[in-house]
Amino acid sequence: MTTDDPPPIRRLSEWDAARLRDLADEHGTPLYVIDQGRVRENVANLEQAFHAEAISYAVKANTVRTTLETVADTGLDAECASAGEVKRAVEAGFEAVRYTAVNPPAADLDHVVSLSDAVEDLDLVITIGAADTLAALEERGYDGPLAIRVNPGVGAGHHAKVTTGDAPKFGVPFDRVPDLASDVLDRGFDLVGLHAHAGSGIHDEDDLQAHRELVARMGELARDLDHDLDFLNVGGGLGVPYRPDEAPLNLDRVASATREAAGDLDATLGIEPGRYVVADAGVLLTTVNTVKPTPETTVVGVDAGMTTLLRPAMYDAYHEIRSLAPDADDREATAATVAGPICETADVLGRDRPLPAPERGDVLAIGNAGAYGYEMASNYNSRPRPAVVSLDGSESELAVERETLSDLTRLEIEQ
Ligand SMILES: Cc1ncc(COP(=O)(O)O)c(C=O)c1O
Ligand SMILES: N[C@@H](CCCC[NH3+])C(=O)O
Repeated sequence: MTTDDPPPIRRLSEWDAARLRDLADEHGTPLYVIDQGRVRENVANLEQAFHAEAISYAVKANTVRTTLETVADTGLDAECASAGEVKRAVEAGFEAVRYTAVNPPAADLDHVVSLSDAVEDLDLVITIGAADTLAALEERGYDGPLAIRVNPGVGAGHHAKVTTGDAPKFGVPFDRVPDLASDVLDRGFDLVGLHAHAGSGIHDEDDLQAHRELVARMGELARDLDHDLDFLNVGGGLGVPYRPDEAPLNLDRVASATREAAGDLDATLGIEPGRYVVADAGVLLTTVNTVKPTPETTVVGVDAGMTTLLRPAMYDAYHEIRSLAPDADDREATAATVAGPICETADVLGRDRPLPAPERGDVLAIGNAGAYGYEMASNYNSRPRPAVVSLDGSESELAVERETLSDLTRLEIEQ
């Protein structure tokens, strides 16, 4: 790395507190902020390390239109998991889209197949994860390129709930792939690739070992197949450090290990990271509503909760929390449990965090919120979803409006 290279990770402490406070004042909270400059830097870091590989952005990590446009402008392809994601990716300007069909609903297949006809020059590949999706595609007259998602029997990830490569739900069992490949070809489809994904949040040595194993198996499978492929995609999953004491991944090392494990290939090796592109480009701003000393801890009640950022409740995920109070440095550290406004015990964003003595009205920033943050927000407890602001250099603009109470009942039919 040279001194001009973008840093491998942006820490929460590096965000400009005064600017974030101003955004919270202007737009209210809870508020997601996503910095497009950092998204570009993350893409640049990936491209530098994986210089010989094809990189797709797994759009599920952040589908806010401005973010998609930023990534599309860098020239990456889009990896999509639903018709909605394909629609967003096409509208944002991605020219190459891979649709990874996971138990695809009929309506999704209808939509994606119709887009493949309707959008001129769309470079679309449909990746099937079950043999009978072939029949479903034939019924719809699809005759474009296909890839097979493989279940390689080896997975990794930050939590069992996001470990994918060994979950029967995903992909065609490894041993059945050669037969399915023959079937695909016999039926006249153009088989262009193989795909597998270990899981999300690959970060420690065990995860990396599993990733290498997956890549090695896939490399062998591709070589053994009696057919030339355009690509072998070995998935996303590159992790980022969520705790301040965690080191960032050494991307160069991961890239060369990936290349080495794949072995000699005629096909292009591909990866499809989501989290790595957007995680540290986003923060979530929230306001302190109540401060309640209890015998165990000080409970700091905030206006963001599991409906705003689900990851702590769903995966016990750690997100750094920082006070943006202007006088934070003068306040005494207090062990705080930051809890949201949802009627669920799991609605806690951080436990026993040493925060500068919180006060009602303080704005807190929650780090690494750019990936799977806004995307997983919900309306549970009839909470409107938050707004999203996009930053680019010194500019900022509202990217997604805050939902209102009226939005909550907008689709209901009066009886
Ligand atoms: C098929 C597939 N590709 C890519 C990704 C992106 O994963 P990550 O955001 O961890 O890079 C996922 C999510 O786990 C996925 O399911
Ligand atoms: N939503 C998960 C990542 C899973 C990605 C989808 N396969 C997370 O926040 O960590």
